[in-house]
Amino acid sequence: MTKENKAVSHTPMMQQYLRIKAEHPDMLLFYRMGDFYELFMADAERAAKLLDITLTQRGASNGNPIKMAGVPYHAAEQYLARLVKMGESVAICEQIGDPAASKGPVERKVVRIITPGTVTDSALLEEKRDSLLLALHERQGKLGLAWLNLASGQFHVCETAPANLPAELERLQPSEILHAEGASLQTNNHAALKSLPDWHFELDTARRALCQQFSTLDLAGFGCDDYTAGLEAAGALLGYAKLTQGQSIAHIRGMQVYSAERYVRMDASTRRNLEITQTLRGEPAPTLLSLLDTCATNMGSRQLAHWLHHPLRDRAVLRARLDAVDALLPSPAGGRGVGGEGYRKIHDQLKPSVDVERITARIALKSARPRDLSGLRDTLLTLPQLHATLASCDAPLIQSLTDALQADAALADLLQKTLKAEPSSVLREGGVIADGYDAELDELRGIQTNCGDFLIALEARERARTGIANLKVEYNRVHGFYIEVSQAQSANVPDDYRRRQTLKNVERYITPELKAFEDKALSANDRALAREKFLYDQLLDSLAPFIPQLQRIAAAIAELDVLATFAERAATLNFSAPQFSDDAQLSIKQGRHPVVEAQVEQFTPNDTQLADARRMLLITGPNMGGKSTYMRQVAIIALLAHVGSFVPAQEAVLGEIDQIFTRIGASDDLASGRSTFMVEMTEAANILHNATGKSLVLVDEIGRGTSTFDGLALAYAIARHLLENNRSYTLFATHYFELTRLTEEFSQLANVHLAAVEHQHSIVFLHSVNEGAASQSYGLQVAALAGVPQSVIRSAKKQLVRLEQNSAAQNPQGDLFAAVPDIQEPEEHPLVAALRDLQPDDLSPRDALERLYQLKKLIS
Ligand SMILES: Nc1ncnc2c1ncn2[C@@H]1O[C@H](COP(=O)(O)OP(=O)(O)OP(=O)(O)O)[C@@H](O)[C@H]1O
Repeated sequence: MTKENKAVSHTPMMQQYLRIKAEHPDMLLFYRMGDFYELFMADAERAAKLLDITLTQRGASNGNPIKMAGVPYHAAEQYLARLVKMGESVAICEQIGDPAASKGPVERKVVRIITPGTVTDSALLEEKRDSLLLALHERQGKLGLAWLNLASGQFHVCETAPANLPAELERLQPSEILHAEGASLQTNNHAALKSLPDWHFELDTARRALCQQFSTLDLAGFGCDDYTAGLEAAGALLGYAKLTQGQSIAHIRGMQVYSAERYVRMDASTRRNLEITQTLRGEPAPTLLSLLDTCATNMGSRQLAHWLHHPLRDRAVLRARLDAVDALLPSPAGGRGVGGEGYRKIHDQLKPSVDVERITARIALKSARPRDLSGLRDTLLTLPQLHATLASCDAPLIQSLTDALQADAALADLLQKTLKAEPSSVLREGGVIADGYDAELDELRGIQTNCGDFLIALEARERARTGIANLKVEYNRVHGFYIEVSQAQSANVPDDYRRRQTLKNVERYITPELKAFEDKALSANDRALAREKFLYDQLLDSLAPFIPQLQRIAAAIAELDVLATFAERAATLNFSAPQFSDDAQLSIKQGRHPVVEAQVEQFTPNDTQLADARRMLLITGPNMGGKSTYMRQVAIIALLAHVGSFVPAQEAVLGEIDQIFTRIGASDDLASGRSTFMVEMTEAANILHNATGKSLVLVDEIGRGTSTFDGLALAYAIARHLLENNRSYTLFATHYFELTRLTEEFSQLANVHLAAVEHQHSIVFLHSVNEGAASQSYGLQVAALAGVPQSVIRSAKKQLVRLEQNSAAQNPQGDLFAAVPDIQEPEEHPLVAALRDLQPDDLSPRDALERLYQLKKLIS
């Protein structure tokens, strides 16, 4: 034990602190002292650094000065929000004893623990992003995952192969990860990692805890009774979540098994490369989500992000979504729509909605604030209007959402009659419970309201009794009620006046009558506040049975919002409904990449034709020609179709797709110590092992991370393997022109190229995809465009001619490269080169003179 922790010779308060701190060694302890939360010792140093707050010292305990840092309790939320964002956990320790009645330090207790994955306070959560807690456990070659969204109550479990962990982390983007001690875990994710002792992951305990939480006899109803690793993870997760809340978590009523087969699978690099919710640099825009998210509510925004990461394979669900989107457009293709710009009406009506999902969780956790509940009431009252808007629509999904948006009359009624129209924001200030709801509260409030009348009457009476015309009856927080008389008049006060306070020009008095009134008024105020708190807690209890209903309403609002958003985006960005086909095909007319389109002045749409007899497109063309954009646009169209959105194309007909793979771009995976080439090959291996005839595979410039011949050989072999074995829908972009000859061997391969033309020694990209291989690479022209110095470009041109002549000499089939442009430039005189590099504007007169001498020397 260190000197610091030896409690014996500490002050009683420090002994209490150290005892509580010992129970929460791995988190910051916010220790309440009056109006501050204080942190001590190592916690203080850490918090001072993280929050940039002052580190001070306080007296000494056990012979050492105590380091200390504090934050005011009323501003604690902003500090907590910052800490949680940095991945820290905080234990909040409150004074629960009465300071007046305590001998020694007031009794204190940790009332809740805030961790990145278990926050539910609105001030600490990102509005448009789910915050997930994930638990992992591996057993006998199986990886169990359980994840919980405490702010909504959704709880999932699954078992998978350990190799799928990176993909799962990329899909879930958890805020916090729990794992067993000693388990090695590599994540690129920004999640906070928390290790728990092994016994937290015990199977029997897990089963018992889960059954108790869901009030069931076994877990068969959830379809995971035969799970092991998954249940162990779920049990550890539930225990941790309960511990942090310091109470039951009633809104978690069940657990869903996540079955990967329901979704179009995407591995970790695909999710990153398609820039679905994050750019490759980790920023939130421009991404597919940032382009699409015009949702009216935060619930909708979160649902949309979820859908984009969970493309479905079930076409019935997708068709239902597409029909619903269609019905919200001005002229629906099928059936009756909402009429006019249906999506706009829905968004307008949803906009004032509060976050029903998160408020419901806070009701369950008994932490809902008065304005949460009044907001909920107001939102419930708007539902009938929404019903009226949706009534005429015959899309089945819209109809079922309309039904789900039905709130029990008793629920709105309860909130309406209990709460004031505009309750104050904090319960402790009172003014939350409606007048007329509770007789006792009304009476206590009556005393306070009548207070004013009583004081006016008393003042009039005392003036008459004493004959002092400027006598005043007043109140302040420190001294309570008093009668104020000027010094000059103080000799004339009656005998029953007792002096309360003397100021420079006035004397303040109290009388027995006023004292009696004061006692009654002040206690009425305290009693009214206590009564309001009691009634409010009672309201939270009465709302508990409505939690399932509120969760249903929240889910329906979120889904309706996303469907309206799909319709709005389709109308604004000119998207069209995709069609699904049973034939093996991906056939896109005039497809676009929606995010790039939003950034360029004029986007060139392109067709894509893949089918059983045309499985692979080998894409060539200059750098910057648009190859990556073209490949990604195909994947994004496929992804959008599988979340039920319209797509950026004139027409898209898609056969069944089970997975989307991408091998695009080069990046070092420094975290796990893998070089660019290693990352590239690992991703390629994953594709070759797992891609099927129903998979969409994008491969961009494979092999460029190694020597030319190795790279070419690998690219060739990988393309062959994809054609012969995987038979996936493949878009294969390459700079190796040799590969274009694969068409001679494989009829399922087609060459296409991105067109560009040379114009006055420069290059113009046309961005259109044409059949056939590119005739030129234009690498040097692109380098020139990028600002590589002319001298280097010229040197490269010479080198290129030499290389091409050599290769033509060695390899008679060198004609795969197009005719070399005529670059037989005469040898340049050094004087010309020196003059070209001269920048007259950068020269001082003196330098200029010196250069002139140098130039002259070059002639001789
Ligand atoms: N269809 C298009 N219409 C208009 N502009 C486009 C189109 N496709 C691409 N672009 C523009 O060209 C730029 C380069 O595209 P992209 O990155 O796809 O080229 P690339 O051929 O993959 O290049 P590299 O081989 O260097 O990776 C894009 O950032 C975009 O501005």
